[in-house]
Amino acid sequence: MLRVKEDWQGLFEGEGGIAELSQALPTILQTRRWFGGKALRIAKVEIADSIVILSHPAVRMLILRVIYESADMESYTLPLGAAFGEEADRIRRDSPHAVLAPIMVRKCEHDVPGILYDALWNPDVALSLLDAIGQSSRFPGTAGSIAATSTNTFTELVPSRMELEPVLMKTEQSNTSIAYSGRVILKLYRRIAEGVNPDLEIGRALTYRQFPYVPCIAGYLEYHDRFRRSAPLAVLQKFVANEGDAWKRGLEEFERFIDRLETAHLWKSQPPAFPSHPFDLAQAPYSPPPGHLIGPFLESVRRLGNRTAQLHVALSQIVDDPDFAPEPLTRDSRRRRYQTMVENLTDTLSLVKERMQLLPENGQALAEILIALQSDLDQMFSAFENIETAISLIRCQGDYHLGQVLCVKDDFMIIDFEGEPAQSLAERRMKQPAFVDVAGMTRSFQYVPFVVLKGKGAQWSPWAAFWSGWTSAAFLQGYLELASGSSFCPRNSESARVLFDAYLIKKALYELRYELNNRPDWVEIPLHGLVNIIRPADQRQQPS
Ligand SMILES: Nc1ncnc2c1ncn2[C@@H]1O[C@H](COP(=O)(O)OP(=O)(O)O)[C@@H](O)[C@H]1O
Ligand SMILES: O=P(O)(O)O[C@H]1O[C@H](CO)[C@@H](O[C@H]2O[C@H](CO)[C@@H](O)[C@H](O)[C@H]2O)[C@H](O)[C@H]1O
Repeated sequence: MLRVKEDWQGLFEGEGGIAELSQALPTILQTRRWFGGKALRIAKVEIADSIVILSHPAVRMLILRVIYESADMESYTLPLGAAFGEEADRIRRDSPHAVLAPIMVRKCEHDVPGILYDALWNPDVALSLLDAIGQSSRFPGTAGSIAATSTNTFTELVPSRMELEPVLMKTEQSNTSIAYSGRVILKLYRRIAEGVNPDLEIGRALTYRQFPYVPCIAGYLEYHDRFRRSAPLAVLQKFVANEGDAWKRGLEEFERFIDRLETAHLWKSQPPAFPSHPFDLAQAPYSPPPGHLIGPFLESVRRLGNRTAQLHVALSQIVDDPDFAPEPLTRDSRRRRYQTMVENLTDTLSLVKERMQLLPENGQALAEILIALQSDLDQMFSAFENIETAISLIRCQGDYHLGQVLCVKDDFMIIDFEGEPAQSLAERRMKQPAFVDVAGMTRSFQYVPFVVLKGKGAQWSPWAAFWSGWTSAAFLQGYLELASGSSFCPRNSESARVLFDAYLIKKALYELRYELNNRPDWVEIPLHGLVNIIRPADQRQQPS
């Protein structure tokens, strides 16, 4: 229980108050979905800045510096408010996730109990942040300040005096978003870092060029420290009315696929043979049976391939900005990338060995197979190092999967350009082979059937590989239809395949680390994926 005299604002005044709050912060952070350091030991949490973003009632944006015992320091944002009496009861009842900690304020010889809460749940705070962006306001803090900026599209999206109702999005993930009456959406970055955030950077570049398949940016908030170094805090975008993300759609589509197979009494039989590599499959017509069994989703996925190619074309055309202008994939950059790939492979296999006993039985069997395949994986990376192809590297989405795409009628909008959360800002802003996104999405088509079958407690089925194979092929077909001939797309089909395979393995290794650290029950998904990239024939058999 935090204790303070007279006013909860005493937590920010004098050493006593600040020490009291700092001590409570590690426990508070551990309970937050968005806190990325749960597996690490926190040495201490410092309040680097506290900025009043609303005066009545007082609400502060805290900039927290989390210092770990054996990992690099991280910074997080925490909008902090306090509530007492009925207001505290209402927050406890209606928004229990917002409650951070109990607090006791000693006033005129009486103890007044209350709560500290995440003030993003307070509609007044949400509206004041939106107003601040509209007015390009500045909030001074104890060490730095927050600067709000609007873009040309702000007035079009948020006409003045319009009554907007802020609603915190329930799908809280790495960040926290507030939707305003279906017009705009504000995403507050929880983990912040000094420098350029690719989400904002790419969003702004594509807004300026009016790219139609990415929501346009209406404004943003940045934190400036005392040395004028800045870190993006939030981005305001056009709210895209959607039917959910493509991940949800993929799960529903696979359920439908099972229903069709069961109705036709095919589920227990073997699927028709099909080429195992998506590049071979992408050459084949998907008329019956795949088109018939997977249904119109194949056409949708093909369109997603088109949109992905259009995104890459748009990004590759930003030649007047050195941070975007395409660069050749040289021998040196292939060598550097190869080295990183091999380091990732070694680190991932060490982590697998370390956690082996914690894996489910099936996961352990797959992990043993994978460990034995280390030199095959290395060979595929080495083939990438030696490819003879003149492609350019471009800025990419970077962490592309079905959850990063919103379904809009029968089309798609691409969101979230933050890149892989485990990478540094510099790594996430690097130019890459465009196939990094193609491989990322391909992996998502493997996740879908696994997750559905797992949810049903059902056995893995060769029909899962059939669905993943054909959806990946339709996506690739749509992609190549519009990307072939571009500077970022290999002309030679053998080079294309080598590049794709190397990035598919790289992504699956990243997923293996991600699942080991976040969802150990799901490790068999990337494990199975990796084993099958090397031994594709296994795709039609039950994983051992
Ligand atoms: N422009 C938008 N319009 C409508 N909903 C959006 C928009 N951007 C994000 N969302 C919703 O917010 C969710 C999380 O968005 P995302 O940018 O991926 O955040 P995070 O970085 O927290 O994963 C999306 O799955 C979607 O439901
Ligand atoms: O939080 P982000 O969207 O930035 O991405 C991280 O979390 C994703 C999971 O939510 C993770 O994606 C992996 O799981 C998905 C299914 O939940 C699957 O569709 C993706 O293909 C798979 O990579 C992503 O890797 C991670 O960076």
